[in-house]
Amino acid sequence: MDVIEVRNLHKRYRDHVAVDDVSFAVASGEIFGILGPNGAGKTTTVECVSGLREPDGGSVRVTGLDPVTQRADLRRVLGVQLQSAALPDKIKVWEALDLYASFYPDPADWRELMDQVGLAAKRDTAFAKLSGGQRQRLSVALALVGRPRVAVLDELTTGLDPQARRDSWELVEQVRDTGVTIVLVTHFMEEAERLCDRVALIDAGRVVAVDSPAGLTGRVGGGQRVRFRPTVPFDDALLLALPEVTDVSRTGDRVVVTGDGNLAPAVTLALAEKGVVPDDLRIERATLDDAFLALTGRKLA
Ligand SMILES: Nc1ncnc2c1ncn2[C@@H]1O[C@H](COP(=O)(O)OP(=O)(O)OP(=O)(O)O)[C@@H](O)[C@H]1O
Repeated sequence: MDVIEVRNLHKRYRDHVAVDDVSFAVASGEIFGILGPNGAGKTTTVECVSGLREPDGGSVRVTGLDPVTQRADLRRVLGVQLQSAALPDKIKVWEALDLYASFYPDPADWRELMDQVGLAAKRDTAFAKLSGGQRQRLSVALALVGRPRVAVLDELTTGLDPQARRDSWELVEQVRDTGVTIVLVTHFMEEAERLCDRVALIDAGRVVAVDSPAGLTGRVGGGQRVRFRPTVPFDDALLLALPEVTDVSRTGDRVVVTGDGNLAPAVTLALAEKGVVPDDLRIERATLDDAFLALTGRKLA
């Protein structure tokens, strides 16, 4: 069942088109990523989904609700953590949670949420004294305090160090395991690869592709590369004859073989038959960045 349906969304700021034509559907229980470079229109898209901006064209439904005309109902099913959400400097962690809980008729137990996001020890700490990661975790807790069915998390891990980022990823997975559908806006391909069941690649206000991370990287021709140093010389034709291989190139004493399918086993077997040992063998797979480049001609970062 789809909990979010976005059809031909269009949004302008004066004469600047931020979202040109965006369509996607998010299924119940999935982590759905919206991935694209800066300025692609990701935030504007989720702001329209969250009822914070009114689309100029197209339609948005969240659990069947129109975010513009049914905003009050939407607040009961959708929680949102926005980029750089600011709280008053002096508000304590528990006070912020208690305040947000008071906005909802049937809020979650904020003490449990505070534990879940790992902020119990920071209960009495003022917002201004929290680290970047702690602020992000507080904002996730605030997005969840109304027991939403859908949580929108925008650039959750931007500005965090690698450890805090990994902790946030675990938190997102825990939230999904409680049955919440998650829309995750990001411009980090590792984050999308690691967390998302499906990803919409967005560029210049348009959806380039929607698929699983593996499905997206699988669209890149020659999606795998095998690099090695051969112990004895061999003829490229040996590998080019394999159905898995699309290209063989050499830089210095290294050979780079590009291809698909069971590339590495096919290459090593063919080499072994000729008595060639592939020293220092490395296998590289296409990333979402490669997929974005193949689909748009531009890099993500
Ligand atoms: N309030 C606004 N007024 C005018 N232009 C805006 C406004 N908000 C965003 N834009 C412009 O609309 C385009 C899309 O912005 P948006 O924030 O949706 O992109 P994004 O993909 O989320 O980028 P980022 O990752 O940098 O936030 C950008 O060109 C941006 O400069």
